[in-house]
Amino acid sequence: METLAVDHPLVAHKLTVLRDANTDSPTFRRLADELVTLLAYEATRDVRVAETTVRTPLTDAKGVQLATPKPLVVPILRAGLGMLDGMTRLLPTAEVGFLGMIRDEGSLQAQTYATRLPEDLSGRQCYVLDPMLATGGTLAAAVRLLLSRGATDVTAICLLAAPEGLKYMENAFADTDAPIRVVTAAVDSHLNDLGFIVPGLGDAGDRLYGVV
Ligand SMILES: O=P(O)(O)OC[C@H]1O[C@H](OP(=O)(O)OP(=O)(O)O)[C@H](O)[C@@H]1O
Ligand SMILES: O=c1cc[nH]c(=O)[nH]1
Ligand SMILES: [Mg+2]
Repeated sequence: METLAVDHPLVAHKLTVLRDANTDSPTFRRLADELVTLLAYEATRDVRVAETTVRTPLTDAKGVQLATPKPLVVPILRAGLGMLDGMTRLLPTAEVGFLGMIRDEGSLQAQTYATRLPEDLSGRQCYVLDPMLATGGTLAAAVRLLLSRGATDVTAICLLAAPEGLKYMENAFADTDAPIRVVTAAVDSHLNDLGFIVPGLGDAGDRLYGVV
């Protein structure tokens, strides 16, 4: 598994405001959206394209277009939904599948409560959206499901990752041939006793949508 922590002053600036406990939900949503677009630029570096030719006002010009089958973007509900618009702004022709997952705050085990994905992902590149990679249980379960349906490679875009979660992902997919990548705005210090990322930004879902 490969991890890329995107080193860019605009990414760092937006992340700093997201971390601030005084940032309200509307601002948090807007910044998360902007941040995803910046991360998506790096995350899609290996997106498959096919050669094409277009006619300019002067002559023919060689270029590329997204190859088929189209990439699949998969936000993990609820918090990952806050990243969808920022991603599809960059990849407007991608298809979108949905995974609803919730981590039990006691056991820290992830449970899947909704799955709306193509049955057959053969040949598909998948982009998973989830702001927080904490223990890694949620993302590992999501990646396993996509690979089991035939995805050729999976790139996760996370706003923040914990070292513990990255290690968990590395171990979980050590024997997997398919490329797995995590692209994040930062790798934080550690997880606290409740499984929250430190310094982190708190509960991403609650900060986006309120406490439920
Ligand atoms: O790496 P893990 O330890 O598995 O934790 C990370 C998960 O926790 C959060 O979701 P949460 O369960 O809070 O659901 P929500 O999006 O509905 O708030 C987050 O968005 C990830 O999906
Ligand atoms: O820090 C964390 C860990 C899991 N989920 C969150 O939303 N935040
Ligand atoms: Mg949550």
